[in-house]
Amino acid sequence: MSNESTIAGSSTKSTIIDAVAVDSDHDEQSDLEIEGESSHAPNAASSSSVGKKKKKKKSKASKLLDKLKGNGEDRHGDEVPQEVVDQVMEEIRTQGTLSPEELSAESIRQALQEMKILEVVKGKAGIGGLNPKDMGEHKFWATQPVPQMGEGPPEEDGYIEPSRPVDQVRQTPYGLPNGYEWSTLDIQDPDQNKEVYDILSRNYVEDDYAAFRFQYSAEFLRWALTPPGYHQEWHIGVRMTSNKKLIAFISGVPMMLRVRKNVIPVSEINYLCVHKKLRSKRLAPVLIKEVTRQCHLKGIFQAIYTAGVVIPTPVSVCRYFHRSLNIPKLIETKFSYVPRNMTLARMIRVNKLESKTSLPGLREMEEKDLAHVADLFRRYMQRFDMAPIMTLEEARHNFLSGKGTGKLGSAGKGRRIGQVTWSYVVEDPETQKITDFFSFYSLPSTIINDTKYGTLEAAYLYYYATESAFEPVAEISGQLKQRLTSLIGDALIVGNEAAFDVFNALTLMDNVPVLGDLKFGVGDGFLNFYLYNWRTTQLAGMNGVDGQSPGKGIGVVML
Ligand SMILES: CCCCCCCCCCCCCC(=O)SCCNC(=O)CCNC(=O)[C@H](O)C(C)(C)COP(=O)(O)OP(=O)(O)OC[C@H]1O[C@@H](n2cnc3c(N)ncnc32)[C@H](O)[C@@H]1OP(=O)(O)O
Repeated sequence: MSNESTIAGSSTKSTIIDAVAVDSDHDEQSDLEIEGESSHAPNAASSSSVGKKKKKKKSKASKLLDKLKGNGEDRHGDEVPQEVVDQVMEEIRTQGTLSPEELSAESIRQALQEMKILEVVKGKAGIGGLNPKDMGEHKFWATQPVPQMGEGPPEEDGYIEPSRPVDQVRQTPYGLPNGYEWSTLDIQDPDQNKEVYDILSRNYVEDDYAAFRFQYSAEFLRWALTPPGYHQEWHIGVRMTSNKKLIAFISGVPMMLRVRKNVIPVSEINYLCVHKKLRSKRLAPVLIKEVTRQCHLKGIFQAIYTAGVVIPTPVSVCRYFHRSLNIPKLIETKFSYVPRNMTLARMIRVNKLESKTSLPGLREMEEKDLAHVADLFRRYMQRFDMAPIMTLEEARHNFLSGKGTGKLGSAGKGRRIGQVTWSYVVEDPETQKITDFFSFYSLPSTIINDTKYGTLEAAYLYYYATESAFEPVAEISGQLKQRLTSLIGDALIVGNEAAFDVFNALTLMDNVPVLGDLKFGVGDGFLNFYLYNWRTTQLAGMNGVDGQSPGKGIGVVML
């Protein structure tokens, strides 16, 4: 990772680094080479001077291209930045490989953008030699019960390896290198919660340009990791034995998932994180194996997870879209750019939202709405090939428990103290029936190296549903799209009133048809969806599959 300097910035941060450094300086390589393979394999191409020269050029170009690869839940920018285009042009000009007509900024920009998309769509299958990591090189994932790349669609859906009785599951934890130990985290305990918050806020997912890093709040982590029936054993940390510093984490929570016709109990795996100073030492596979073992011990043999990286093998890929709310801040922090044919003033005008919501009867969801919302949600989610099945308790947890405390506004405009989720219903003013609901959650990002603003306040569209979907010909008549545009449009207004800077959504559920009308812009981040130990054919995400509309396959929103 490129911004170690950021970590070293504050004194609390450097405490951790020093601790890691002290231990790892001693014999970092042998201590942490867990799968017995070297992460510093000698490069045969560097043996001749010609080779060296070529390699230098190639690595500079590929460094630039690396910047463009879908390697994270990056959330900014509609297009390839000018600076990257300029550098690539300069590189190509030096090499003299393109004619002057081919060497226009626009054609390069387009090519780079397409390459990036293609890479994700084709699963890093190796386009133009840019993506050399093929299946043979996935040393860990090649050993796991996941569909391997290049495998055709399965004849029928089902597990890859059968479940085992608990007494046949390995009973002892996987081995860690000397100096490190396993630790089960109690996320309800404020001190341990803070430890998880600290490691993630300093080391978790960053965008491709190391400009933004997810900053899940302590309240968010407590909410996300404690759904009904959660297992503390699935909240797994690795500590340094010497000073007990938490240096890695992975978590799972139980959920019931429908994949096409099958309903399977799965674990939802998230927040895999290894301290920046301990990367590329094969610690991640050990964490994954240990959480798998813990899931097996509870009789769970399937899992769902998402990642920005492409590994064997995505069941779908979605793309991020962003609706700008606080334009001046988004421009100043370089989250967005003023397009060439725009001015800042015009951009602000074009994106201005009403201050009042549009749907009559829209109000915050309350406990009394729970049964109606859960029922509407259950029926609505049948529209998608893969969706969660929620009990009433789970719906209560997901839609009501993240409301925060105090009055609305007690933590600033439109927010309560510790508020993580916003859930709204539409109560028909005549029939008093709940006809629609929407929810979104707060997930800020640290703006790395920013002195003025600490965080970018982002809202993410969560679950929603509308009775309009059940009207005859709702979809063909455009009635559903119209209703969803009003509903999600109102979510934007609520989000804007709660002082979010940007509202994000993925190309899943019924989002795709409404994103354009609501002025969401395409982002440069992709999210790959994965199933562990389950085969099914591709699900429609960013693209349609088998004549299905984009989005329709995925009805799961991962936190
Ligand atoms: C039945 C129950 C089953 C439960 C388990 C289901 C599976 C759950 C799977 C986990 C779902 C997580 C969902 C999320 O949380 S996605 C978010 C992941 N976190 C981050 O991106 C935060 C910043 N990055 C880091 O902390 C590290 O780079 C991580 C920890 C990601 C890798 O650490 P490091 O960089 O030091 O690498 P290594 O040397 O230890 O290990 C290299 C191996 O790890 C494979 N790798 C790298 N990144 C990921 C990734 N995001 N998912 C799966 N595998 C990943 C990689 O392909 C290689 O294997 P192979 O290519 O050689 O084969």
